Amino acid sequence: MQALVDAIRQQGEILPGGILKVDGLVNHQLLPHLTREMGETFARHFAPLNPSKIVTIEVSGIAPAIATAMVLGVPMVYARKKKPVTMKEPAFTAQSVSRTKGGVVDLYVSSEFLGAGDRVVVIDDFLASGGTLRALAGMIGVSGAQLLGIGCVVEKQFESGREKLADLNVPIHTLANIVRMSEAEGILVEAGR
Ligand SMILES: O=P(O)(O)OC[C@H]1O[C@H](OP(=O)(O)OP(=O)(O)O)[C@H](O)[C@@H]1O
Ligand SMILES: O=c1[nH]c(=O)c2nc[nH]c2[nH]1
Repeated sequence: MQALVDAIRQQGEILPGGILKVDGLVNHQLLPHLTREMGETFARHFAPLNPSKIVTIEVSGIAPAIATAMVLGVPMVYARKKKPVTMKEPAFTAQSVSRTKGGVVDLYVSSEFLGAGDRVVVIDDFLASGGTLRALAGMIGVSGAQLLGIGCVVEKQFESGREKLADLNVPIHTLANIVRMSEAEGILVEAGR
């Protein structure tokens, strides 16, 4: 997605620990035209799989996920990181590591909104180590839903998440790919894959 690649080139910043800051377009401020195009692009890519539901993780996955769900006309469910009193049991749960806040986070999705018969495409903001998507894929598997594919706005190729998720045997589509980044070289970003 060329507009996203251009925006990352303009606004992306390298932070310690291999973190790419794109708060101006993905993780804090959202740009409606860019978010809409993300949704349209994911929807075009995954529509042939005929998903019945989009699943993501709060908080930064929500915007691209709802943009995709709106084009496809299907519900969007987001895993919560703290279980609210409103959540109906049983809930599926797993743990992942937050890359931007540190520490282990719990993920919860109620069986009220995910289960056998659901055909799921997962949309998230970042594919880095793949740990978070692995945790979510595990919950989807336990629920009895079928995972059809994974879409991420930004892939950090140098963290090899795509390879680590290969055993899930689902297509992974990303919109921008950070091949590598360093203070010396800057951010080498190309179209997603
Ligand atoms: O592939 P991984 O190494 O697991 O990294 C990707 C995950 O890291 C971020 O979550 P984080 O908890 O940092 O942030 P958020 O609250 O902005 O969604 C991001 O939203 C992905 O879910
Ligand atoms: O804002 C972010 N920048 C990153 O580099 C990253 N990696 C995983 N999750 C991330 N979130």
